[in-house]
Amino acid sequence: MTLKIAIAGVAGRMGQSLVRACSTLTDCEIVGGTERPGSGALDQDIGVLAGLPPSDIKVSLSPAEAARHADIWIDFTAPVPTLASMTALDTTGVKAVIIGTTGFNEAEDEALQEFSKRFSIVKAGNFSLGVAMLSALVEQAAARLGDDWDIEVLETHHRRKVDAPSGTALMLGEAAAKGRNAPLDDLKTPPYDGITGEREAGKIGFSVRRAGGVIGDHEVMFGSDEELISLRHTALDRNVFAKGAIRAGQWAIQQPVGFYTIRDVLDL
Ligand SMILES: NC(=O)C1=CN([C@@H]2O[C@H](COP(=O)(O)OP(=O)(O)OC[C@H]3O[C@@H](n4cnc5c(N)ncnc54)[C@H](OP(=O)(O)O)[C@@H]3O)[C@@H](O)[C@H]2O)C=CC1
Ligand SMILES: O=C(O)C1=N[C@H](C(=O)O)C[C@H](O)C1
Repeated sequence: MTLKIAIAGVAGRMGQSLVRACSTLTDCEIVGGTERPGSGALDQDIGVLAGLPPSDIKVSLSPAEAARHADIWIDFTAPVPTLASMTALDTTGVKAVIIGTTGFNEAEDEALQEFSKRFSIVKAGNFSLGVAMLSALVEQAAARLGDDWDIEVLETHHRRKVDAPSGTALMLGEAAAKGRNAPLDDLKTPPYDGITGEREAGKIGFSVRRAGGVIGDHEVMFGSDEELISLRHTALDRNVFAKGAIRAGQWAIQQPVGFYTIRDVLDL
């Protein structure tokens, strides 16, 4: 079956990667895409915008119009437009929504949960297979190593990234917290700055760097008094996120409505 996909923020870095990734697959088709009011990409051909042959599909302002023929909606934009699109999709035939957007606050996350009564939703801070595997390994290491082992999550991204810590860093922090049978909110250290006092045992710390064009680099460090273990993932191409999101869409369309993670998709 050919999966019909509409893409929010189709002219963005991930939007463009998704269009190109889909063009290399035989079982998916882009049927629409949106951009925000005032965007220079509005009404442009989605294929041409991504450096591909014309597709006869124009970038639209309206999620409902872009999704008119879509089975799934893929969204890598920002929290406010992601939530606005989901409201607009209610009257369409869209069955599944794949959310790659990061930086949601608690209230926005709760609002997303509500939409899972209507759609099959997969939300992940990172859609790469490598990070899903890393997250499973981090959970296992955190569970096996006692809380005399400090856990630090380090991330580096390009200078245009607007949220911190990254969605992936938080996903890895959550995996570590799960390994320690506690919610991340209970274990997360405030950002280190000034006279912090000694590090508290059992806590999970985060360090953030922004430089140049780094696509995404994440490391989880486990440290005892006598040794260090580092588990690390480096994304070399945004295509890895795009392929993972499309794969999640192929999986999600076959699931009942509900809220799922990338580890559900990959059975990890
Ligand atoms: N989960 C994962 O695997 C990954 C997640 N991400 C996340 O995805 C998000 C987007 O990242 P990236 O592609 O690099 O960012 P970009 O800024 O390149 O892309 C976002 C696009 O969305 C557009 N947009 C903004 N508002 C609206 C709106 N109301 N309607 C339609 N489009 C809109 C932006 O337009 P404009 O530029 O004009 O504002 C832009 O074209 C971020 O939250 C990032 O952290 C990124 C990579 C992988
Ligand atoms: O903004 C990005 O670029 C990325 N965002 C995601 C995140 O917040 O973790 C995933 C990836 O690392 C790239």
